[in-house]
Amino acid sequence: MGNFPVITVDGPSGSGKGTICSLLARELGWNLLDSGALYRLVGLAARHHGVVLDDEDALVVLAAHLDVQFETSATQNEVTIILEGEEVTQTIRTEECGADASVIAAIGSVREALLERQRAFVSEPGLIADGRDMGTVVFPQAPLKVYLTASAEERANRRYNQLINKGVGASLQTILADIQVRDARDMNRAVAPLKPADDAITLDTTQLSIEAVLAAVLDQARHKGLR
Ligand SMILES: Nc1ncnc2c1ncn2[C@@H]1O[C@H](COP(=O)(O)OP(=O)(O)OP(=O)(O)O)[C@@H](O)[C@H]1O
Ligand SMILES: Nc1ccn([C@H]2C[C@H](O)[C@@H](COP(=O)(O)O)O2)c(=O)n1
Repeated sequence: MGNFPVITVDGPSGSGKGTICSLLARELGWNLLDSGALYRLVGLAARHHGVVLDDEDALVVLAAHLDVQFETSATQNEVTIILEGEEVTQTIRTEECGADASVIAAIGSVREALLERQRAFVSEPGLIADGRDMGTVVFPQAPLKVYLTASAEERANRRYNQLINKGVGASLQTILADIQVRDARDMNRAVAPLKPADDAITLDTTQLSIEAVLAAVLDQARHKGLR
């Protein structure tokens, strides 16, 4: 691991991690790791190769040899994801891919296979790491650890609005039920369960705007001498 600072941002689905991490990366001029994308990509690769989600050995092989490129635009505003030569940036964002990722992520050997790949994202001048176990497992030495949360109802509303804005039909009730299933799986698995690191600062974003969350995290970064 390079000797550059890492800010970890963990939390449940829809708590705003991706939004805040990309704003933080832009504001600080740091690199970005979207670790959830890696689990989503293993799921998509499994579908492409006809691997079922309980075939642990085959999933580990896919995770260890994942042929993926993250191409960042010059302005760092957009990341294009290429899996085995195919652009999959939007494909991996479906609820189906998220659910597959959550199932795969409960397998310890798959997590192990992705560990060094995640740590290799650390580079100058620093890394913003978005996920579920960034502060607890992948970057336990990070100088700033943030845990974002929000009520399941608020997170479901956010996801619903996101889908409606994309022109995708959605049911709020189904989204809320999916979020609750995903929370339970991510928080209760035996390996690297979703939880705040002991030294994380927790922000409940239920009633906070994106701007307020960003300002609070930047304030913590300043406090730690990271900007
Ligand atoms: N504080 C906030 N207030 C209102 N809406 C928000 C807030 N934070 C994020 N959002 C919106 O909620 C939606 C989900 O946010 P985002 O994708 O960042 O969550 P996430 O934690 O990364 O979810 P996942 O883990 O499933 O990828 C987005 O449409 C985003 O604009
Ligand atoms: N560090 C991580 C990142 C993600 N996961 C799992 C759990 C999530 O439900 C799923 C998809 O993540 P998202 O893209 O929605 O952030 O991947 C994990 O276990 N550990």
